[in-house]
Amino acid sequence: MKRIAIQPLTAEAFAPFGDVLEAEGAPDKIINEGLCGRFHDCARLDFSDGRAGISLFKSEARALPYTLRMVERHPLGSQAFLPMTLDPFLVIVAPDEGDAPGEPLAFRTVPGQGINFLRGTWHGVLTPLSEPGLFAVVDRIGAEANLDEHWFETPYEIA
Ligand SMILES: NC(=O)N[C@@H](O)C(=O)O
Ligand code: NI
Repeated sequence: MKRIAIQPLTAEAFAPFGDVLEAEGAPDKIINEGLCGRFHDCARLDFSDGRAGISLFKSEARALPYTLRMVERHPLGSQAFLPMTLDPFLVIVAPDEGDAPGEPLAFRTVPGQGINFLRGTWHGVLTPLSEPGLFAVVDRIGAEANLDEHWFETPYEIA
C-alpha cells in the first residue's frame, strides 16, 4: 500500500478543499456585553436548492495506521463536521482529477478545530481518533441522491 503521511491541518493547505473553523486570534466582533467573541461567517456553505440541516454523528474511533479504501463526495452540497469533544480527528481529502480523485491528503486537527468540505470535494468518511466520536454535522437535506463514492483499486495507508 502507498503510505500517506498525516500533516497538521492549516487553513491554507485545506483551502482548496474547504474551510477550517477555529476560534483563534481576534474575534470579528465582541458581543454579549463584552463577554463573548464572535468569529463570523467562517465557512463557505452551499446547499444548492436544498436546505441546510444539522445532524449528530456518533462514530466509532479509528486506529492508526488507517487503511483508506474509499473517498466520497456530495455533488449537491457542502458538509461541515463540528466536533462536540476536544479530541483531534483525521480529515482526508483528495483533489478532483477528471472526475476521479487524485492522491489523497491526510490532516489531523488540533482541539477546537472543525472543518467544512466544499460542495463536491472528495473526502474520507468521518474518522474520529478517540471515543466518543461525537460531531454536529451541517449538510444538505433533500430527497435527491447526494453521494458519489470512489473505491481505490489499491488502498492507501494513512499514518
Ligand atoms: N454518509 C454520511 O452521512 N457521512 C459521510 O458523508 C461522511 O462524510 O462521513
Ligand atoms: Ni461526506
